[in-house]
Amino acid sequence: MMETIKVAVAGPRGRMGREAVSLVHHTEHFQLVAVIDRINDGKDLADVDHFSWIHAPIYTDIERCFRETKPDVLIDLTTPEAGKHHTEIALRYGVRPVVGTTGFTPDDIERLTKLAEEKEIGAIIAPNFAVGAILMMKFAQMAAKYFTDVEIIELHHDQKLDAPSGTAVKTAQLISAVRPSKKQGHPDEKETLEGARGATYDGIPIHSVRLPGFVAHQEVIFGGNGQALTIRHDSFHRGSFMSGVKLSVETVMKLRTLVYGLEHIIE
Ligand SMILES: NC(=O)c1ccc[n+]([C@@H]2O[C@H](COP(=O)([O-])OP(=O)(O)OC[C@H]3O[C@@H](n4cnc5c(N)ncnc54)[C@H](O)[C@@H]3O)[C@@H](O)[C@H]2O)c1
Ligand SMILES: O=C(O)C1=N[C@H](C(=O)O)CCC1
Repeated sequence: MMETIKVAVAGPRGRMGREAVSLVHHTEHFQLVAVIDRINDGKDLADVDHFSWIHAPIYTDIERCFRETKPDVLIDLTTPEAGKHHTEIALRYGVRPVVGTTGFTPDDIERLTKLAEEKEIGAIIAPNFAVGAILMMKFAQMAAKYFTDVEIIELHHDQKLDAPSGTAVKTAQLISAVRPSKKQGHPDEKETLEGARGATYDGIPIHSVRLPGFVAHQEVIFGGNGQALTIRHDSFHRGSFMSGVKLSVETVMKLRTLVYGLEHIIE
């Protein structure tokens, strides 16, 4: 029998948080010991809309939550500011963070990696939990060895706070690790409308689309001599992320360092 993993979820009323609460509740070897929210301190989750059948104490103070409920793992699905704060507190309290929240900078990742190392505790920061998105990123990295010119178009719902998406940044990082830095396009090109060529990461243009009706989508487009290769992934609903969240909670229990990106876990 698998040992029970005690889990706290931060951001339980959010689009992803609701799915994660349900996942933890329905997974036999997971136990939902608490949720961390901005409101409803001291209430039972079952008294909050959407959760009539799931019981867990609600805390607005993360440190009190950790002291009183002693979770093994924190799943964070909040905002960039809250996510960074929660991750740091979790590491300091010996609670393993599984972070889906995006908007972390390379400096944030470096600082948290050092803290995890210092505390000798596992942590996972995953810009995307969907297995198809991980494959898209891996395929893009493979393709970048053969096609050095590439642009990324990411498309998300219009309630998303951060741009570019964490997935787009991660994809650009994976590509830039295997191709020499270069400036793409014409050396003399000029934007007649600012932003027309998108943001750039190590010379790779990233374009962000925000529209109602979308969930999470990305195209990585490579151009070569007389040919193009497009690698596309679509998440049509947030259930697509949950097998990655489950795997991350199980895996983080065995880690002693911070892992940034599920591509290091899904071999
Ligand atoms: N890694 C992935 O696969 C993946 C997939 C989808 C979304 N995301 C990311 O997850 C995050 C959440 O996305 P969402 O669509 O669920 O957003 P959302 O706005 O629906 O939910 C965020 C929730 O966090 C809560 N929150 C904000 N500050 C808080 C705090 N200090 N303490 C506790 N709760 C707090 C908000 O009240 C809200 O309910 C975003 O950063 C998004 O980019 C990641
Ligand atoms: O809905 C979001 O917000 C998503 N954010 C992640 C990102 O920024 O890459 C992953 C997909 C959904």
